[in-house]
Amino acid sequence: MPDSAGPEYAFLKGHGTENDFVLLPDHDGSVHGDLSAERVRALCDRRAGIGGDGVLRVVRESDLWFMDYRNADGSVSEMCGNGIRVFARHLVEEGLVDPSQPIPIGTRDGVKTLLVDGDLITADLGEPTVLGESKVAVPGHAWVARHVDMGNPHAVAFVDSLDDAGNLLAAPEHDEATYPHGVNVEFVVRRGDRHVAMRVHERGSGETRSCGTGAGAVMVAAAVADGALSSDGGPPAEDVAYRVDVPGGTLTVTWTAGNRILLTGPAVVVARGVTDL
Ligand SMILES: N[C@@H](CCC[C@H](N)C(=O)O)C(=O)O
Repeated sequence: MPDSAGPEYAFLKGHGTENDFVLLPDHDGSVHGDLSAERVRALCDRRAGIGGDGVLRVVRESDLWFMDYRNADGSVSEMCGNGIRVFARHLVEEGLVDPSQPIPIGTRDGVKTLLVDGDLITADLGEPTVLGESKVAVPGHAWVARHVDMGNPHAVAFVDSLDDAGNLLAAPEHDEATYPHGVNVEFVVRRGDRHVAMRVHERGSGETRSCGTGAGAVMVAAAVADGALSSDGGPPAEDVAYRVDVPGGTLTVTWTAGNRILLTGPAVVVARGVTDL
């Protein structure tokens, strides 16, 4: 234990396809209610802290669990598709929810419903919004990218090679007018029929090994390009599923005829402890 006079807090560490998070149980909001950007950055620091792409504060609000999500730089986002699946795994392991039933979890993008099936957890990310195109660029390369809103903003660029995105240390250039609050940028290649692979630069976290809402946005952009929409431009006439490979594993994204995006993949908690960070 650190030799510190400061208070100590329980934490957990988990990931979904290696998109990793520090979880902070704070059921009544009394422990971390003042969670500052500085503390989030300290917790997510991979050398001086616990390390993570983001923080999930676990709060009970009225009759609902609420995921208070923060990016590694301390900024707030509306939603996190992998984070909410890890959040559900934590609730199940602590006996706080019944895994045989749909699990509702509140987010800044409304209530999402999770289903647990053994190692796999599916998050209903809700309805996608397919918008226009604008340019994204990294040093030496520029592409037209599709704007897909998954509750949070995404720009999806189809590229010849995932290597063309470079080291992704810096945020790709993007259209500030289209994305006034920043954007998550996905780079995609085709791997086969209804099978793609992606890399991502996440707003507020840098390059991550996976992004659940990003996988959803990529699937939507690919399905639109593949002509999977119904003839009136609405959702697919029947459910369509894509395999989305990410550096940290594989996700399955289904666009239902009811216009819902379902994100399925593994989600695990790998450590529990206390910290004075
Ligand atoms: N990793 C997440 C997305 C986290 C939020 C994102 N960086 C943003 O700022 O919108 C996911 O799995 O969806």
